[in-house]
Amino acid sequence: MEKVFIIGLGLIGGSISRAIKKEHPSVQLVGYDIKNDQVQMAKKLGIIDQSAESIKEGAESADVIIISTPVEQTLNVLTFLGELSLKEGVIITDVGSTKKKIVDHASFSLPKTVTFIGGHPMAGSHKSGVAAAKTHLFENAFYILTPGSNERPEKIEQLKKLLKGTKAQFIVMTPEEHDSITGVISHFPHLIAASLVHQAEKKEEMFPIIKRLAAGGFRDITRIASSNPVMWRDIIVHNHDVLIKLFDEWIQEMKQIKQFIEKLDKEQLYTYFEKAKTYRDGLPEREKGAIPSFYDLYVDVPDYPGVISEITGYLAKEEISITNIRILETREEIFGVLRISFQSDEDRMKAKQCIDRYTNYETYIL
Ligand SMILES: NC(=O)c1ccc[n+]([C@@H]2O[C@H](COP(=O)([O-])OP(=O)(O)OC[C@H]3O[C@@H](n4cnc5c(N)ncnc54)[C@H](O)[C@@H]3O)[C@@H](O)[C@H]2O)c1
Ligand SMILES: O=C(O)C(=O)C[C@]1(C(=O)O)C=C[C@@H](O)C=C1
Repeated sequence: MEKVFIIGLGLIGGSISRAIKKEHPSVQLVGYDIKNDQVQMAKKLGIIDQSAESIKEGAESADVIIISTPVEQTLNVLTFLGELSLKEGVIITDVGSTKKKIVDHASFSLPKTVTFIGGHPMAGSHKSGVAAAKTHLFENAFYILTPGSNERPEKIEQLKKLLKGTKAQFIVMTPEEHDSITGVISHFPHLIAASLVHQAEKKEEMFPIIKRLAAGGFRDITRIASSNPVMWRDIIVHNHDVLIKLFDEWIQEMKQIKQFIEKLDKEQLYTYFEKAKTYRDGLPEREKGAIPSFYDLYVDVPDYPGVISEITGYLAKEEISITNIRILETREEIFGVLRISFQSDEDRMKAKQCIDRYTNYETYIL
C-alpha cells in the first residue's frame, strides 16, 4: 500500500491519518479538504505528507482512499470518484456514522474494478477539526466494517492491516445491523442530549441562573450536544427510518414513566432506576474493545492551576507511568475530580500509595 488518499481532514480523517503514519511510516499520506485551513493545519501538524489540489489529482494515483467527510458529502464524493479513472483494485472506505445509504450508493456509483468497504470507528469526540485529531482516538474501541457479502477476504485483511495503528477492535456486520445498533446507542442519544439542552434554554427566561447551576449530571448527559451540527443533521437524515421507530418506542417509554409519577408509584420508580443502574454498571466501561483496558484511580484535587502537573510530577518521580488523565468535573472554586488511568492494577496501587504519601488529597477506586 504505497499511497493513501484521505478526503476530509477533520477529527476522524486526521486521527486515522496519524494512526496510519505511526504504524506504516513509509506510506505516503495525501490529504484533501474543501477547507484550506484544515489542509494547512494538517500539513503543519505532520498529519499528511502532502495535499492534493483536487479529489481527482489525489484519487487517480491512490492505492487506498479514505472518505472522512460528513455522511451526506460522502455520497457526493462517491459519485465523483465513480467518474474518475481510479487504479484497478483500489480500496475505498469511509468512516461515516451511518452505513446503509453509503454502502448502497457506493455499490451504485463505483465500478466493479474497485473495492468498497464501509467503515465506522466507534469512537470520537464532540470536538471537530484536524486540530483535535489524536493518534490514540480509536484505541480499544470497536471499528465496524461493512464489506459486501462477496468481498474478497484478502481485501478486508489489507484494509485492517493499513488501519492496525488505530489499535481498534475490528468487527464485521451488515449495514442494516450497523444502522439499527448505532441508532440506539449513538444517534438517538444525540437527539435526546440536544432536546435536554433546548428544555433548559426554554426555562432560562424564568430562571436566568439555570445555566450556571448546571452541574455534573446535566453536563455529562448533554456533552454530546456540543457535537458538529452538520455531522448530526446528516446522520439523522441518513438513519431516519430507524430513528422514527425509536421515537415511537421512546414515547411509549416516557408514557410509562409518566404513569409511575402520576400514580406516585414508588416501587415502580425504584425498580426503574435500579434496573437502569444495573445495566449501565454492566457496560464494559473498562473494555471499549476486546483489549483489556485501563485501571482508573480517582483523585479529589483543589481546582487550581498546576494541580495536574503536581500530581503527575509525584508519579513521574516514582516512575509510575499513566495511560490517560482526565478532569471528570470541576466545581467552581472548590474541587475537581481527576481520573488517572494505568495499564495495570499494580501501577494503580503504587500510584495511590504515592499520592497518599505526598498529598492529603482523597484517592479512591470505584
Ligand atoms: N466525530 C465523531 O465522534 C465521529 C466518530 C466516528 C465517525 N464519525 C464520522 O466521521 C465523519 C467525519 O466526521 P468528523 O468528526 O471528522 O468531522 P469534522 O467536521 O471534524 O471533519 C470533516 C471534514 O470534512 C471536510 N469536508 C466536508 N465536505 C467535504 C468534501 N465534499 N470534500 C472534502 N472535504 C470535505 C470538512 O471541511 C471537515 O474538515 C462523519 O461522517 C462522521 O459521521 C465521526
Ligand atoms: O464521544 C463522543 O462525543 C461521540 O459522540 C462519539 C460517537 C458516539 O459515541 O456517538 C459519535 C459518533 C460516532 O459515529 C461514533 C461515536
